[in-house]
Amino acid sequence: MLLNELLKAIQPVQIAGDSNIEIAGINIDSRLVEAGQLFMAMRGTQADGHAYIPAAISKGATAILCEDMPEKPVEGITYIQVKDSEDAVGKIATTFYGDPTSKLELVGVTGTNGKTTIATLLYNTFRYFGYKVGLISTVCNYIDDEPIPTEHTTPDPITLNRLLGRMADEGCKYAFMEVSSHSIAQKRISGLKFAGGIFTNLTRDHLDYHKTVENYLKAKKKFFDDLPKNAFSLTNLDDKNGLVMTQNTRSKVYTYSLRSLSDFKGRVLESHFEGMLLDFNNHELAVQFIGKFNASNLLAVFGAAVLLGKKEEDVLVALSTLHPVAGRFDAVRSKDGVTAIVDYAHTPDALTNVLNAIHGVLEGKGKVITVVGAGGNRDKGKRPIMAKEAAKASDRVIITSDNPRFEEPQDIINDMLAGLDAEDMRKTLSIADRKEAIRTACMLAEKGDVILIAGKGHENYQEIKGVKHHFDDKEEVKRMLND
Ligand SMILES: CC(=O)N[C@H]1[C@@H](OP(=O)(O)OP(=O)(O)OC[C@H]2O[C@@H](n3ccc(=O)[nH]c3=O)[C@H](O)[C@@H]2O)O[C@H](CO)[C@@H](O)[C@@H]1O[C@H](C)C(=O)N[C@@H](C)C(=O)N[C@H](CCC(=O)O)C(=O)O
Ligand SMILES: Nc1ncnc2c1ncn2[C@@H]1O[C@H](COP(=O)(O)OP(=O)(O)OP(=O)(O)O)[C@@H](O)[C@H]1O
Ligand SMILES: N[C@H](CCC[C@H](N)C(=O)O)C(=O)O
Ligand SMILES: [Mg+2]
Repeated sequence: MLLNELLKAIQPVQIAGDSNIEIAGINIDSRLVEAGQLFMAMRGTQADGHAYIPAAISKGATAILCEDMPEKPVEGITYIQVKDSEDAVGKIATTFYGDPTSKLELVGVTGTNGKTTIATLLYNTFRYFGYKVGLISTVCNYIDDEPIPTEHTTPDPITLNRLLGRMADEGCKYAFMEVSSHSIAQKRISGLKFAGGIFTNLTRDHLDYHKTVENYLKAKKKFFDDLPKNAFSLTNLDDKNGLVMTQNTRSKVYTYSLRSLSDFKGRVLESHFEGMLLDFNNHELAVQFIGKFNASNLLAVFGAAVLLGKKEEDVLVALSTLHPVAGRFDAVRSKDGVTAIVDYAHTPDALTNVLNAIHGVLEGKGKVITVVGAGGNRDKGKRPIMAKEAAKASDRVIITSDNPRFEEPQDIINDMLAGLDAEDMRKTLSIADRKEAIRTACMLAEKGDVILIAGKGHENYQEIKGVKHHFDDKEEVKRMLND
């Protein structure tokens, strides 16, 4: 593509050199640059991309986008100065990959919990209707039925637009994506045209990055502030920030709720370990999901599908065919009557919700044994609260290791234990080895009990000092329960 064509997407402060050149590719990482590419320098949390401009040129970059012009420009290289690299990168990336979001309907889901569930269920619903669909999510990305592994919830702007470009080229009519707070703050989604946005809820997470709940809220809200007039916003009235999210949006606002009058109104009629009986806008439906929070997730899926033009009755039939998402309330049953639930709850709120859902079904007829840890190099403040929430709603708690990353597992465990009082401690064990922790829970469990293994859900690794070792909660508990 001609550089001139790409530059139509942005308003550069100045251009030095020839802009009538062919660009073979675009990159934000000097290590990946190939000959004839445009390298875009971004300021990050660890490094400043400007420092890598010489490296990018030596690898063959012929054009450079930057906020600060270099003191000694290299002969024959075109420099484009912009005010805001983060904003420019998204816009250039989406132009380079053929403006995919003008060819398909893109819906973004944001909020602390429920993004993967809602985005995945929307993807499954629209595939059930017979469309080709794309999915961008924490667990895996999909271009219709082709899985593409991912490391992120919302990928970097180049990867994101390349994926969306492939979706549009391969005939996807819809794409559903998770929009993480990091991606909004870092403008990974700049330049994308959303047909709709969904808000789930806001509770504490990621304060290592955003520092305050206020900043975290602002990041989420910006997604709705930036939605265009012809898009819809679908917000959760049951969350205290539901209407805050949409107060400055130009998009058309719709609401969903399990409690109050709203455009999409739901109720849980019955709940058991096999599923729930729900009422959505005065239609009854049986689903294979457990927990009020999942009723809320399904209601968001219902609302979004209707807002995308589907008939309520058809959507309800589709919802009744859906299965839980991998690692989200994923149940394993032993022949001796013990139920283990593998769940991705890695925030205090998610943990409380999952435990409430378990108690809602157990009705006091069995004990709850919770195995939980917290990730290293992430929000430290949530650790003691997670331990406390686990202790409040469990008969036994085993505090263990999650992904320690570059921290010492025992330090993370100690941060968690600091949230417990003497009474909590009497029912708590700490076992740093996650396999041993799960084994102990299985040994403690008796007929009718439920073991909750929280925090890692679908993850099939444990990340220790930069290395991912194979580890899969579901695999472990399945083997131990059936030994
Ligand atoms: C803290 C954070 O979000 N970091 C993300 C951010 O990187 P950064 O800004 O810190 O990058 P940096 O290392 O400072 O480098 C700055 C620039 O120099 C460039 N560089 C760097 C080195 C070099 O040799 N050459 C070079 O060109 C880098 O490519 C980059 O463009 O931008 C990168 C590109 O988009 C991301 O890959 C990276 O994600 C890191 C790996 C990460 O762990 N992110 C997590 C926290 C994250 O984003 N999580 C969210 C939410 C999770 C959830 O709750 O679901 C997600 O959406 O996944
Ligand atoms: N609507 C909800 N409200 C509260 N908790 C929820 C909700 N939906 C799911 N959860 C809990 O949060 C966990 C994560 O769910 P999910 O993966 O859908 O969230 P997410 O927003 O994608 O998370 P991430 O930030 O890691 O991408 C689930 O395993 C469940 O415990
Ligand atoms: N995407 C989230 C998931 C956390 C999952 C938990 N297992 C952990 O490693 O902390 C994050 O990166 O904060
Ligand atoms: Mg997710």
